[in-house]
Amino acid sequence: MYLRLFSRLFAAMAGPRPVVLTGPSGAGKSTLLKMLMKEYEGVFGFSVSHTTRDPRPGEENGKDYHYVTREKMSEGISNGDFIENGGVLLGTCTEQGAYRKPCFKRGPRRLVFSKASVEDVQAKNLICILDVDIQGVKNIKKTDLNPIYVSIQPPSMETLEQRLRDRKTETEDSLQKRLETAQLDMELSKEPGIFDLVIINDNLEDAYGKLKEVLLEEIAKVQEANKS
Ligand SMILES: Nc1ncnc2c1ncn2[C@@H]1O[C@H](COP(=O)(O)OP(=O)(O)OP(=O)(O)O)[C@@H](O)[C@H]1O
Repeated sequence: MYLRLFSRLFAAMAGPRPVVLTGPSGAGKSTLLKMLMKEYEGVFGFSVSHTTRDPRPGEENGKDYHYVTREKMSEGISNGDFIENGGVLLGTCTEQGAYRKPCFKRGPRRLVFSKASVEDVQAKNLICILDVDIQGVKNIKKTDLNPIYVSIQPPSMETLEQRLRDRKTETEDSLQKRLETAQLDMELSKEPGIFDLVIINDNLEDAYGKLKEVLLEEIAKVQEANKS
């Protein structure tokens, strides 16, 4: 009993639970996130990812990314300090309050974030959003971060294709790749026990309502802590 009490107390001290958001490209993750961040300003944050590429002009170490060598990254991964996000569908990580879309055009590359960078966001009393692919979800499951797992799914492959076409961000080739990955993602999302919530994003307002509902307890915690 004491153990449970202590672990609850510890969880409360660690800050709000992070949120893992996943789903096929074009399912509506960014759209829903933007709605959340607009309604709840100063409640959500993003961890800063690690990358092995060099900083681009204007980028800042520790703000845009943590720039590390390949050796350091491999070492961090084997030590279990870093959590790898999987394939092409890279997550987004940028400074608190901002939301930058994943950059698919740069192609597949290794992107990791550290447990510590998620805990930094929690320590600021912000709900850390982890926008990751299904491999990222599996890797996070191996940690003790205890996030809320949400999968955003399109109503059908046809709708997904139409939305991606309408978004006008894809070449025919990249569109086909996204659709292939989406098929797999949609199958995996049906596996029981992976997600706390699977949202079928048909009607946007309904989908947003469901997302808000699952996060309300954490949002309330952040708002409460901000008052005191
Ligand atoms: N419920 C909805 N009804 C109609 N259109 C939608 C809905 N949700 C999102 N969209 C549109 O679908 C397109 C894809 O959405 P969005 O960019 O949010 O997807 P995403 O999951 O973030 O994709 P990616 O992982 O590639 O960034 C956007 O043009 C968005 O406006």
